[in-house]
Amino acid sequence: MTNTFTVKNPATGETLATITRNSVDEIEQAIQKGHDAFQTWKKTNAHERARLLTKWSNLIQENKLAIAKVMTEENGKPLAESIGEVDYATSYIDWYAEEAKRIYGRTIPAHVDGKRLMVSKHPIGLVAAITPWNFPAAMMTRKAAPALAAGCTFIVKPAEETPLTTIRLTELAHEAGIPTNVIQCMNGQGRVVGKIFTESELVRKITFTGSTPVGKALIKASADTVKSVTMELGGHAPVIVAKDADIDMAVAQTITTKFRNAGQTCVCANRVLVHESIIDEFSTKLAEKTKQLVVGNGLDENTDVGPVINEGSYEKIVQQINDAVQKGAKVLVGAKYDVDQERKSFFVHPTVLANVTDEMEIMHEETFGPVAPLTAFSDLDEAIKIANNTPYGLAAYFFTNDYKVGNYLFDNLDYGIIGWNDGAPSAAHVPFGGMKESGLGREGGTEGIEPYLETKYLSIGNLFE
Ligand SMILES: NC(=O)c1ccc[n+]([C@@H]2O[C@H](COP(=O)([O-])OP(=O)(O)OC[C@H]3O[C@@H](n4cnc5c(N)ncnc54)[C@H](O)[C@@H]3O)[C@@H](O)[C@H]2O)c1
Ligand SMILES: N[C@@H](CC=O)C(=O)O
Repeated sequence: MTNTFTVKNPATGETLATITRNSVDEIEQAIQKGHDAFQTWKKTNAHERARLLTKWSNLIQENKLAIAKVMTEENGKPLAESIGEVDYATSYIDWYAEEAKRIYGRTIPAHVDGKRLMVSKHPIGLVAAITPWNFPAAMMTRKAAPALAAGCTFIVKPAEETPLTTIRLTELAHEAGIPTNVIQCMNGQGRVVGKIFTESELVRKITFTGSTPVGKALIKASADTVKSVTMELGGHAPVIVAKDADIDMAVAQTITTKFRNAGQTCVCANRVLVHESIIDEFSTKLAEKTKQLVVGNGLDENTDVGPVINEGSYEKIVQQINDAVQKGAKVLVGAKYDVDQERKSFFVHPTVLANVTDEMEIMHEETFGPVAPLTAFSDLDEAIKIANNTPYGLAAYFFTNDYKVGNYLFDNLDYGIIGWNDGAPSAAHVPFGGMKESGLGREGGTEGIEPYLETKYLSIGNLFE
């Protein structure tokens, strides 16, 4: 294996940078340094950690446009989305800078005289993070901010497709005054770095965002050292449009959740289930709006949808579209591709498929591309059954103005994140995470700092004579 890799612009094929993979020795040394730094960092007071995190956030904001440009170049997403992601990324730092000051313990009324029972929270230790290419800034800060706020030290390995954003965020953390061994970035192949992280006894927690198969492998590999794990994995989000829904709003929100980042979002709509009485109107309107989306280089101001990340991703999307069409789906818009095999750039035009049925692959596999498959349902229980018929349980959406229908859907959908008349439920101050094979644990909100804390219980006895 060569010890360098190139970072390419998926819109143009241009080489943006050549990065040296860290050697096994360097990664092991980074782990040792992170472990040593933990002995000091854990003793810093919460207000000092909050101050440093706030400074980091401010520095990122000062460099927002430059960071967003790098993100668009390495990931392909439209510049406006990259700017939005930088804001989203700093919102996690801001939130956890505050939460650092609210890591409370408690006292418990004793069951016998002369005892005092106390619970306190302590940082778990050195945390190793592995992050994906689709949100290179926010998926890093959603992990780093609560870890540092809790008093943990942190090493991140970004995806090889998009390391530049993460490297820059790490530099800015150091510029803000967070010690260099408290937050480190190591580059390398996932399999190689993952093995070193999981085998190390000094790493006390693995936090991963990425695909379900890799997440499962990391959970297994973490067992030998009984590490804490947080897993943010794949999704297969259903959208349910009830018969009473505001159709225009449902169409607009479906476009938001389906096509941002060219459909490469873990919470993207993957299956659009529409009541049979309104499916014709909904499909026509969705296809019309989808046709208006502009496909192109994310740095062009007019672009709504950029390239997909690489050839493997492109092939998977085309395969799902072809499989659906062969089995009887109708293309309402899209199924068009701009491909440059020489430069290795792959654009998939936003696609809407009608008459999609359960035997089609797209109904069972995460697409991670700009394809909206439409299926009709006749009653709510049928929609719930289709929606829950997947090993995934990350995000689900529904559209209804009937409070009884809404509450029934909320109660019966097996998903960790639910948007009711809302295609964009994510925020720093709410819990984000999935059920079933979409993950373990939550990030964001008050829940998101807990995985970085150990609970210690103290029983003081014989207080009275
Ligand atoms: N639930 C969430 O919060 C969330 C958020 C974003 C993305 N995702 C999921 O991530 C996937 C897309 O991202 P991806 O293609 O980068 O996923 P991926 O699993 O291929 O890669 C993610 C990261 O894991 C590393 N990796 C790859 N193989 C590894 C191994 N054997 N051991 C250790 N690390 C390894 C990669 O280098 C990368 O840094 C989708 O399934 C998507 O749904 C989930
Ligand atoms: N963009 C997602 C993360 C997964 O892709 C979010 O809403 O946080």
